[in-house]
Amino acid sequence: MAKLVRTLSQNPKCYLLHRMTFILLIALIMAFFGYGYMNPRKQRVEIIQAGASITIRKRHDLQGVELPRMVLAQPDVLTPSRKDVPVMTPWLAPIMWEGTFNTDILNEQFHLQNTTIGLTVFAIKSYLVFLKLFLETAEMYFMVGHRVNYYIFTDRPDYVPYLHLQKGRQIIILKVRSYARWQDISMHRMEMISNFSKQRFHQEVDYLVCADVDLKFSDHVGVEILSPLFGTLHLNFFFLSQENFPYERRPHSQAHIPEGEGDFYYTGALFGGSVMEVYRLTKTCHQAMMVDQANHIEAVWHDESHLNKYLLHHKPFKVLSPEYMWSEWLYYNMKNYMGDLPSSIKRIRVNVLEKHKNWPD
Ligand SMILES: CC(=O)N[C@H]1[C@@H](OP(=O)(O)OP(=O)(O)OC[C@H]2O[C@@H](n3ccc(=O)[nH]c3=O)[C@H](O)[C@@H]2O)O[C@H](CO)[C@H](O)[C@@H]1O
Ligand SMILES: [Mn+2]
Repeated sequence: MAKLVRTLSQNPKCYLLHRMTFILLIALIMAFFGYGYMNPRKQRVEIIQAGASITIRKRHDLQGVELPRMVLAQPDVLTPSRKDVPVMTPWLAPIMWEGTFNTDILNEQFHLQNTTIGLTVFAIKSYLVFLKLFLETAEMYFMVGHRVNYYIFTDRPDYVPYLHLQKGRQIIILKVRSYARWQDISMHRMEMISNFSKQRFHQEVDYLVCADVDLKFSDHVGVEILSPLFGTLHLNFFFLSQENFPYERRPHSQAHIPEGEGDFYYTGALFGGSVMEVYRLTKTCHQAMMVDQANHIEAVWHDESHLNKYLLHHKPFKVLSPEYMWSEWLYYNMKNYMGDLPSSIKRIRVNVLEKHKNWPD
């Protein structure tokens, strides 16, 4: 027998047969163990799952997702998560403060929905200088582990810095026109976001986060902020009462909020929601600004005044605390007037950068 095997292996033809059998055997083993990777049915399942999650996305709820087993600390029914700050608005929207949410649960829920987030930012004229730090820090802290499209609106696409992005994230540069006055640049963001929401954002992302560019991310900003519509408390006014808010008070402006009315003063530097809600918000604000322009009036804080009017009449589903738009330099410079960092601010997640410009009277 041994002799026969030796003879066969010495015979070139038999040797070839032997090799082929061996290769076939290896291929069979690979096919068996690699079944999960090669099986077309598995790929098909993934496609179906992606399709299903698109349907869930459109509904913007979490009922369609089933969480895996997670061992978590039990929520305490008798002790509030924060005793020093309200964590809920009167219309039952959560106010997002550190200590009020569990990132692991939220990440899991939004992963299961295959959520894609669009971050819109305008870098027009000299404001391009802010873009590199904005993007670099967003890569470190903004929606880490999730799919992100950065939509960069600029008049000078060639000056957009090149960045190596994490997996699942991309930069999309949108060339837009510039305006002579910074106020017009700021206000026309509403028009451009609404136009692009209708044209393409609704096909590409589930949520939009709209931010100023003159800021840096300095700590975790994740899916906890996402909801159909959200606004952010302005750091200068969150501790003040309504009569101190710089709302537009002139009745002939579309942004007008009468004395004695108002919930919060929201910053124009960070808001967002589902593409549909952001479309409604930006379109309404843009149209209101066009009416104001025709009536020769400009709201005191431009787009921010119109945003505040909109959010008064369309209550946000979540309100972000000033952790999400803080200014270390302002607090440093105003220390004598404002005292130390308020104890309610436990984490500074986004920091407004110092800049010099002529403020309106
Ligand atoms: C922190 C905060 O509350 N910011 C608001 C505030 O002042 P800000 O001083 O923060 O406004 P700003 O100068 O940052 O302008 C708003 C944004 O417009 C863009 N931009 C502006 C000018 C320019 O030449 N190029 C350019 O790209 C850029 O993305 C910038 O971040 O008031 C503005 C309107 O009055 C907006 O409501 C801002 O969101
Ligand atoms: Mn700004």
